[in-house]
Amino acid sequence: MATTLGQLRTCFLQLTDSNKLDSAQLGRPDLISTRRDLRSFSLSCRVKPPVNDSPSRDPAPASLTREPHKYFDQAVITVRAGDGGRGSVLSVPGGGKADDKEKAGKVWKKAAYKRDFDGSVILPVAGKGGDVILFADEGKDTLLEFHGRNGRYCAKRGGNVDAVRVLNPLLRDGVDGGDLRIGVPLGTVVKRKNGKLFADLANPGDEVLVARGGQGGISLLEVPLHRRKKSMTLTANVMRDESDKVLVLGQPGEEVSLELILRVVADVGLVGLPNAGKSTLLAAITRAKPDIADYPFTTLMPNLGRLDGDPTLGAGRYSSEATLADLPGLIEGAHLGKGLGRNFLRHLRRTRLLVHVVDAAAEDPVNDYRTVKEELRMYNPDYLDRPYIVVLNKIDLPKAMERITYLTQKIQQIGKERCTLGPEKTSNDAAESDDRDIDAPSTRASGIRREKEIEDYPGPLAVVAVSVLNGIQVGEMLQAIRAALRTYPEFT
Ligand SMILES: Nc1nc2c(ncn2[C@@H]2O[C@H](COP(=O)(O)OP(=O)(O)OP(=O)(O)O)[C@@H](O)[C@H]2O)c(=O)[nH]1
Repeated sequence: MATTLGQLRTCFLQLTDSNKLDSAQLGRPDLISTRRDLRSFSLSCRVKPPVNDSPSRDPAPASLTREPHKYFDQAVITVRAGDGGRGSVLSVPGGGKADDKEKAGKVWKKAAYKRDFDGSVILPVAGKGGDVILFADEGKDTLLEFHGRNGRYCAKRGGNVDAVRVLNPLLRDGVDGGDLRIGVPLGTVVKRKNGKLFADLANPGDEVLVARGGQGGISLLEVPLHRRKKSMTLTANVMRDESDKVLVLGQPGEEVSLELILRVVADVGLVGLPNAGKSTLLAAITRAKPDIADYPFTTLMPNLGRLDGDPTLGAGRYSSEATLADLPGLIEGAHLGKGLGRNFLRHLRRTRLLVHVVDAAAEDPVNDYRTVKEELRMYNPDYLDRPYIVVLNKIDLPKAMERITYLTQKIQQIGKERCTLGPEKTSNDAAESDDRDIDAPSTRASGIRREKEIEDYPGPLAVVAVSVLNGIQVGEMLQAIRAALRTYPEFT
């Protein structure tokens, strides 16, 4: 096992140098199969096919099972609402024969037809096609399932009016197609393919109708010309000419291509270099069970954990909770695609507090800290305005322990004092960040704010030295996190 992990480490160090996971590396079955084995549990849980709303079960593409981290938070799907069912062209009972006329007239008057308030007969209508609705489903955490079935979702069409072509009180309306409800993870942004925002499904219960089902066709009464006028007094749906037959056909359901983008919903984002101990921290203070191992890039996708309420707040607010997201490790050059890249940083968008996790036993922890801040700045300078605390981890190791005071001072010196009333923004900054799409690649770093150095942004709210593995000072760290969450109940 030791050699295997060593091999993995080598593989991923190569990966960081060559900017991306290239096919040659993926083609090394000795390394990749082992890696896949190690991840198999979480992957087999996450690549599950959708329930109910999945008529076809196409196998997931090979690239998806090999590199889920590239697909878990983005998907393009096409949804089609159901077509309306077909109405019917009906003739009058008795077929208009002279000797049956009287009989037919009686039938008209007495039969138990569905009637309008004015007594006119209502002819049956076909069923409406099903709408397609996307809803925020708390049980889902990735968009992986939307890659494995050609990305097409179709709602059912409405039912037709019975095939009997004669007006009859027993004729029924066609049944509606029934809506197709598709669950997406909380925090999914739904956009049209042209980029226009449809909805941001950030809260449990949020839903959006993305494609409307077609109306069902109506039924028409076909009567001979000489009886048409009289029939019109009995029902509004008398066919005037052949062109009216188009009304019998149901309308087509809408079809739309959608881009789904997941931005995880979390109050706190954990950031740091690979191996700093982010996943261990998450596991130490929440019930999350992320993969933890002594090699970089153990975390391929964000892990979420819930922080219990703060008991010091008293019973009324004890239940208040915060969600923590452990993001994959960043390395220098992540903004150029090195390591796993920096796309995960979009998941910080909704956080109100960042926790920088720094390995205090590493070669140069201060430089590691600066590297992560620099990558954040390159992705989106707004992230450096966000309130944050720094956790100096692994103080159980002698190398870390002996330089804690020095490291704390050094890190506190990086950054200005923060105004406690809220995030520091100039009016220009605020306008700028409101207008733009925060997920777009960073042209934002090339603006006015590029000239700002890391030192020009606010410093940490607290620097705490801990060993999350051994439970040293974890209580102090929790206090600092909770105090920060209280001071900054939201970040806009
Ligand atoms: N000695 C010591 N080791 C720790 C501590 N915290 C974490 N580790 C170890 O550091 C290694 C990496 O921990 P992870 O929690 O996987 O680190 P990570 O930052 O999530 O790593 P990535 O997933 O690569 O981003 C594991 O072997 C942990 O056991 C600590 O407080 N003390």
